Amino acid sequence: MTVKIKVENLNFYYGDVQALKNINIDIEANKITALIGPSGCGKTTFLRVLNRLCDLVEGARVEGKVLLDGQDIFAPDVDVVALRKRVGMVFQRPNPFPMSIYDNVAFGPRIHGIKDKRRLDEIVEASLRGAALWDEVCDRLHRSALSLSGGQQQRLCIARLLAVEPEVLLMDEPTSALDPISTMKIEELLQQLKKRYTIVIVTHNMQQAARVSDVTAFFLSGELIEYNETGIIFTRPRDRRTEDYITGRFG
Ligand SMILES: Nc1ncnc2c1ncn2[C@@H]1O[C@H](COP(=O)(O)OP(=O)(O)OP(=O)(O)O)[C@@H](O)[C@H]1O
Repeated sequence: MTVKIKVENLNFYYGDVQALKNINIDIEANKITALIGPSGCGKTTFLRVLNRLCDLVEGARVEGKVLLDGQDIFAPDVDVVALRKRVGMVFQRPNPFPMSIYDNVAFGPRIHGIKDKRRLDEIVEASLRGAALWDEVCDRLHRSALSLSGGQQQRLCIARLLAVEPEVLLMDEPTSALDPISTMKIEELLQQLKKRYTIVIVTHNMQQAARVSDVTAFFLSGELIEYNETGIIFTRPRDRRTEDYITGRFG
């Protein structure tokens, strides 16, 4: 097993409120790690620490270490823009830019200095193929991204991420705003994507965690109660609180 992200003694505070308490976890490369737990337990906060989106919250404070390929992401010399390119995020609601499908995907590469039209065309096609969207949009790349369905928009957001060649994909309930068929397409896509990327997904849907993930981490009140192979978490959890949560006794 290759550890992509190693989290050591991580504490996170919003002012006086401690949202994460002494978290230790190894996130494996080319696996899907699901974060589960009741509302307010710290899943989103944890996800946002991993690419330092949490830096944007005033009064927030982090202690401990997050090592990406062994390098501390909170070290003073870290380039946060470069970090967020390597560790990209997909949000709950699809958030395409109000521009064409093509320009959405070309946006990141252009910012990173790629101007050559042929190169951009290649990146746009490869990224849309990678997000399993190419066949549905290849004849209308210059139409507005907002003309796509919600599920297509979410795959476009994934294509937009892939275009900047990330290593880790963070997904915060990426299907919660989608219908069942779009959800199934994203879940199938995740199985393709994990061959190339490391994926961490927050989900409120136990069936989804059980279906898509390799490893599941259960959070409660800011603590990581248990993490293990998904099959074990859902059939033989070690902690009573995990069992109570996955069997729907609270949450
Ligand atoms: N910007 C903020 N300022 C202050 N407190 C916050 C902020 N964001 C989150 N919190 C608090 O931190 C704790 C963890 O919140 P977080 O959003 O990470 O939980 P979650 O498990 O993702 O919840 P949900 O499943 O409802 O999205 C909660 O107590 C929440 O109220």
